[in-house]
Amino acid sequence: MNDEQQDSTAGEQTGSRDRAAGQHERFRGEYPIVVEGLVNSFGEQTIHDGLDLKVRRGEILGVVGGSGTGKSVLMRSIIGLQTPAEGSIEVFGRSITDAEPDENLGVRNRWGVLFQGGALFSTLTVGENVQVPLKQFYPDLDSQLLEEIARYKVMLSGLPEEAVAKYPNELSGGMRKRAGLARALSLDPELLFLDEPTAGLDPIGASKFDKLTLELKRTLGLTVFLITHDLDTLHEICDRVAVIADKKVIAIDTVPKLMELDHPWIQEYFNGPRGRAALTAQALDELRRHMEMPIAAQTVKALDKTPPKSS
Ligand SMILES: Nc1ncnc2c1ncn2[C@@H]1O[C@H](COP(=O)(O)OP(=O)(O)OP(=O)(O)O)[C@@H](O)[C@H]1O
Repeated sequence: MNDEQQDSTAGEQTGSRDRAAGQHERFRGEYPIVVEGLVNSFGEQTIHDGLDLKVRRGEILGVVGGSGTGKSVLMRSIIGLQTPAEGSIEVFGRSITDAEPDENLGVRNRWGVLFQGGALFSTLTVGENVQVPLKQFYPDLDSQLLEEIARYKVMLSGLPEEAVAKYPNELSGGMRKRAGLARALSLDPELLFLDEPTAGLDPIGASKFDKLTLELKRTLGLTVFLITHDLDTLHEICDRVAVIADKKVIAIDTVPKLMELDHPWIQEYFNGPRGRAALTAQALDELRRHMEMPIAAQTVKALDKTPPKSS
């Protein structure tokens, strides 16, 4: 079993303790994730030192930072797979950091996680992989219903129905990501964690995955915590982006606002050649969308944006 599968199993094992959580109301507060004063260290190495972060309900929050700045460690801390040295983390208003490891918090079945490599079990079919969390949280579901839910989640993730019976090694990299997404969606989560979902995909596959993420956010009302290095993803689908540097979240804002900041890493990242290329590509996309529209529709759209006159 590789590290990611261990992570996945650990999450599921921890999650199984929430089995009795049963029904719950959807979170109605403003911030489903609140991190305050987070400190994480490994031996002498301090990864986070007083990191604060609030994720808004219904947003896609991109999380960026140089390699090794602790993006994945932050995600692992939020989902309870990494115990911080200091600080507090609340998810859906429940403290993750104060909880005993085996405490039933009633929140662990309300998020889904797509780990970097997908973390699929290679000896299980895609459908069986999707059923793993379902069986752990809802052990009384009969097998026909389990199969039906799994098939639905697989198709929701943009895979053909036949993929249900396939093994991970029979799928392309892009399809494996979608299978991992299907499993992350298995419990109808309110919160979705995606760790570099487009890494290793070709630009077309990456763009399709981005569109799917956006569509899922809109149709299922998800909040998405998305770790990425992909500038196109940041420009195309993220409502806000949190930048990790110097062991903290140094800025959190929309991409255009971040680009105005004069922090050297932010400038190099967003205004370097790759950042500018991503921006140009996005502007062209937008232009193409307008070019395809009849002029009248364009005018209506422009007028729609005009703020109403106060009476
Ligand atoms: N279990 C662990 N034991 C020791 N060190 C660890 C452990 N997990 C992570 N680290 C270290 O913490 C640092 C941050 O790792 P993390 O994986 O969070 O980085 P990242 O920002 O996600 O990087 P990347 O963009 O390259 O994926 C790295 O130096 C890593 O080696």
